[in-house]
Amino acid sequence: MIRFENVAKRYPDGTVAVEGLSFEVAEGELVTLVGPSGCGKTTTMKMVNRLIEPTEGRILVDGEDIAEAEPVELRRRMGYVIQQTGLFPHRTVLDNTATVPHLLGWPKARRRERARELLDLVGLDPDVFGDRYPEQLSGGQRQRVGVARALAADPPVLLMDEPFGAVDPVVREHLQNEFLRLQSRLHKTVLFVTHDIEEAVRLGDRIAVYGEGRIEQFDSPATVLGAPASGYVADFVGADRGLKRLSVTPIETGDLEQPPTLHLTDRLDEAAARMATDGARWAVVLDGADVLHGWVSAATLAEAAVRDADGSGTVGDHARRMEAWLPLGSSLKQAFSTMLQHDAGWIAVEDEADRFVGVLTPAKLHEALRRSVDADARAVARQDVELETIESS
Ligand SMILES: Nc1ncnc2c1ncn2[C@@H]1O[C@H](COP(=O)(O)OP(=O)(O)OP(=O)(O)O)[C@@H](O)[C@H]1O
Repeated sequence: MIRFENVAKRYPDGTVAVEGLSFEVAEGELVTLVGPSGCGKTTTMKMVNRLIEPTEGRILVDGEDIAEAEPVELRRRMGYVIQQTGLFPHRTVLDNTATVPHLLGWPKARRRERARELLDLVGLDPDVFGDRYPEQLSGGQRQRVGVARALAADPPVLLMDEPFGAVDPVVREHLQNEFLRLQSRLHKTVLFVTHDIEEAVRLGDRIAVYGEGRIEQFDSPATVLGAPASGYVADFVGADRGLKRLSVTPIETGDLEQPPTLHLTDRLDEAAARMATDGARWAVVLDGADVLHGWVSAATLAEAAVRDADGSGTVGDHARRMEAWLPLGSSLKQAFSTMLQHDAGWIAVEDEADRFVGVLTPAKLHEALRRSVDADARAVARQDVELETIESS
């Protein structure tokens, strides 16, 4: 969708902001550009909407060389969100949101309707915020309006330059989560500039790690963290990259343990007998549709079975509700943090249909982390072998 071919930018004073840039952002992909101040991230982004012209190479958007495109028309195909939001101070939130539809000449009723819809989408009630002015909003709310405005004409491409840079860390995390939810619905092609590696890793399908004026590594967050391409990248992602990696490694079915499962309607005596045979200390309790209900300990079942003289008791009478669970595909970091938050020794995992698929234990969590680190180690080793083969032939 966006393709850089050997692009360089040399400013008139001789500063080479970037050079040798070649990469591609696929349709619907979110690529974060991350690196220290002055490494050329903003220059890269501004070349895509022709606020800056490259001095070498070319950039294609949807197969078209943008040097041939009319800049104003090009920019209307691209939402642009910046740190200072660039909202018009004397226009209401609704009017700010409707800026591009206004430029495109949409009738008033339609653009107001679109602006209301967009404000709603970014979590701002149009009835509450629509008629306010930007200065009557918090920093986080202003950023949301910035995102709503960029999306107003439904452009396929979004360019975001440190859009959440000016808000405090808590609001920032909130905005990131909202944006991820939005992106999972909208599937825009996004180029996102940040100097914050945590943000880059959280949001990016892939990350471009910039050194001075060039990309040092362009890869998935897990690979950048697990197998940094150079000492520079390793330093930049930080010594705690193992921890950061938790947040980009998903829970997979193979990571889960399978404890005994019981159903709410199972008879107490039969359930207690099964637990005794299995030697298990607890079981997961499911309802009739195999949806997670809770858990029950073997000791509780054994005691209750003894008291249940007429045999009418069921597992459901003694099951405790589950307090925390996670969908399959959640990150290991989420799993770890949920375990800590609930002081739990294990955490249940469900599929998209809410069916129970297994439990994650601290031991399995550790194995899962090892698995992803080892996968990278193997990939690196394979490359080494290839190089040796080439040299000896
Ligand atoms: N108009 C200009 N004339 C000369 N040099 C420029 C100009 N604009 C940017 N530069 C230089 O180009 C380099 C890259 O700048 P750029 O703004 O792309 O970096 P950045 O990675 O976005 O930095 P930051 O995170 O601080 O915004 C820097 O050395 C900067 O000083």
